[in-house]
Amino acid sequence: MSGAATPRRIAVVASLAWRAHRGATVAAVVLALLGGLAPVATAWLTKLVLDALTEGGGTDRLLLLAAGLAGCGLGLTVLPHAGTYAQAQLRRAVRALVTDRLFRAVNAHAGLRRLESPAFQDTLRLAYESGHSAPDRLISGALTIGQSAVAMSGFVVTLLMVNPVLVAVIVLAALPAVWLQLGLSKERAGTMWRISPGMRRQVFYGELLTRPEAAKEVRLFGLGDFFRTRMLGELKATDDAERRVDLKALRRQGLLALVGNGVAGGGLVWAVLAAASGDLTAGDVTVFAAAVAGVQAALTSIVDRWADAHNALLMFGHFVTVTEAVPDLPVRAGPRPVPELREGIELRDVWFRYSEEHPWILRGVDLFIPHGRSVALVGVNGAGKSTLVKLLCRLYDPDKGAVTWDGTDLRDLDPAELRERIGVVFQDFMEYDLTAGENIMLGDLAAAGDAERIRAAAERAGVHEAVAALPRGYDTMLSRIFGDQEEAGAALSGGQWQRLALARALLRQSRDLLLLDEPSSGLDAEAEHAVHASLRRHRHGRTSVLISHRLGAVREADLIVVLDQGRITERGTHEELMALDGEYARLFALQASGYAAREGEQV
Ligand SMILES: Nc1ncnc2c1ncn2[C@@H]1O[C@H](COP(=O)(O)OP(=O)(O)OP(=O)(O)O)[C@@H](O)[C@H]1O
Repeated sequence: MSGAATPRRIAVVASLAWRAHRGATVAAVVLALLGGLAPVATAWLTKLVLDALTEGGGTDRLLLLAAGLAGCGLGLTVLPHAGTYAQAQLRRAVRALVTDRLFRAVNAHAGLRRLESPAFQDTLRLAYESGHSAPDRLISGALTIGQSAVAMSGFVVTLLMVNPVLVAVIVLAALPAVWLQLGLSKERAGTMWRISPGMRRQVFYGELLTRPEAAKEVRLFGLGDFFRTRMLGELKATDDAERRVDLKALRRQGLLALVGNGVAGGGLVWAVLAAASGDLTAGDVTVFAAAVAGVQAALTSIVDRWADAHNALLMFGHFVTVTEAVPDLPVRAGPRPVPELREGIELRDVWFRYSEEHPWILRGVDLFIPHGRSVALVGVNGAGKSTLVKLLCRLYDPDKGAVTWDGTDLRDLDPAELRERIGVVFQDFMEYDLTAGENIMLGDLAAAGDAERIRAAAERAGVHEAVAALPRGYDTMLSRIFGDQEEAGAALSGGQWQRLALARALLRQSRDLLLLDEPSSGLDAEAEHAVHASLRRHRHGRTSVLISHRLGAVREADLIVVLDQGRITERGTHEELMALDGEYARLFALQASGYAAREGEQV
């Protein structure tokens, strides 16, 4: 952590606490200070009582002192509870604010690159953890340090009056502790970063072992023990790394305790000898012993909390990194409004790869998708079809070339506005653990509560009957894990889920561009036929891009494009491509012969 980073991070944390809950912040500070003063006052009052008893002070004075002591006792009992409540209140408020800021920051990344980076995932995990814990650790650390400092000042004044040399010895003996503990806190932060991937993998294996979606394969292939062993292996690796730092801490703390006890023991011997020779009173020895213990306890607490706060600040750096990261898809200042599509969308010499370490996925693609026309993309697995669709949504920017919307580079448009104009079914569509109605409504949040619109979309996607037959119709929870506690959620078949995803896209009926990436791959023949008939009606006169391996479904497209290893190798209508007798004709003939062979078998 650079020198400049520390004060900045402290300022961020302080402002977080202040914004989250001013009342709780003030209460926590005041209660901590009072909590610091109470033991000092107790020690002083004890000395005064003992002195008054030995010197024979008046009863009134003794009563007053005793009442003061009782008050301090009450304070010592009540203040920690009140302080704990105020700090918990503050912690909750800060947690809400931190969660809000963190996920706002994550949502501000309009593309996918950041979320697909393992380093960003590690940063995010630590940001989430440290965002929740660091402000609390820092605030409670600062308060404890303040409290200990107040207590220590009182004891130091007492000690100075009895033995100034010993004050210097105690303070000097504490200095190496500061250095050692700060080193340790850096090591802890480094360890946390190194074990972060292992921690994420543990969560991953844990989910594999508990998510119903994974349970089928896990049970069938007998993978339970395999993943459990892997999880424990990861756990052991992270535990070993933590244990190494803990061991180092133990050794250092043992050494420091030895030095501290040596100093305290020496001081006590001196005080007893001084009392024996009449230089100190019995009260002096008591308060001296209490002061030595008090200063040492306060110093240890200050050093420990300082190191912990230092570590919290280091970890909090991850939160700052996430919340201050520049958006992964730069949106130009004052982006242009996205107008209704009039001419078409064009890819001009588009080159794209997922990162510099990855191979080129799209290699100089030139394609015009005319307004109001249907374009079909075909090609073997891995040809780059889904990637092209993701570029049309501007989930990534091309590395070279441009994608334009009526001639305007997508980079000049606001991604959120652009996506408002697009309806899409991704190949790996989402199955939300929400109700059936909500699963469709998510396609257009404005449709919330509009049962008619939701039903119409479901009908177009051919899933209305299946949803209506569920126990609570559109209000049925589609989840195995978030159902009502009395009544488990319902389950849909793979094809029904796919149609629900299609309904989500079709809810955006009036959008300019419809992207369908394998929208019927999981449907039975009849359903596929019905869905494509419905889609043909829906796509008629609209701009759409359809990806399908079932070439029968794409033959009516206005333009069919064959993608091969990131390049367009053929383009034309079905008839033109068949006449060309190239890859499309070969694949089409292959599929047709498959059907013919099956028909033959049946005969
Ligand atoms: N997020 C990603 N990060 C890295 N590589 C990726 C990513 N997504 C896809 N790829 C790679 O890009 C290549 C093209 O993938 P893409 O999904 O675009 O192919 P596709 O033509 O849609 O294939 P399919 O017919 O199997 O769906 C593949 O080699 C794949 O491994």
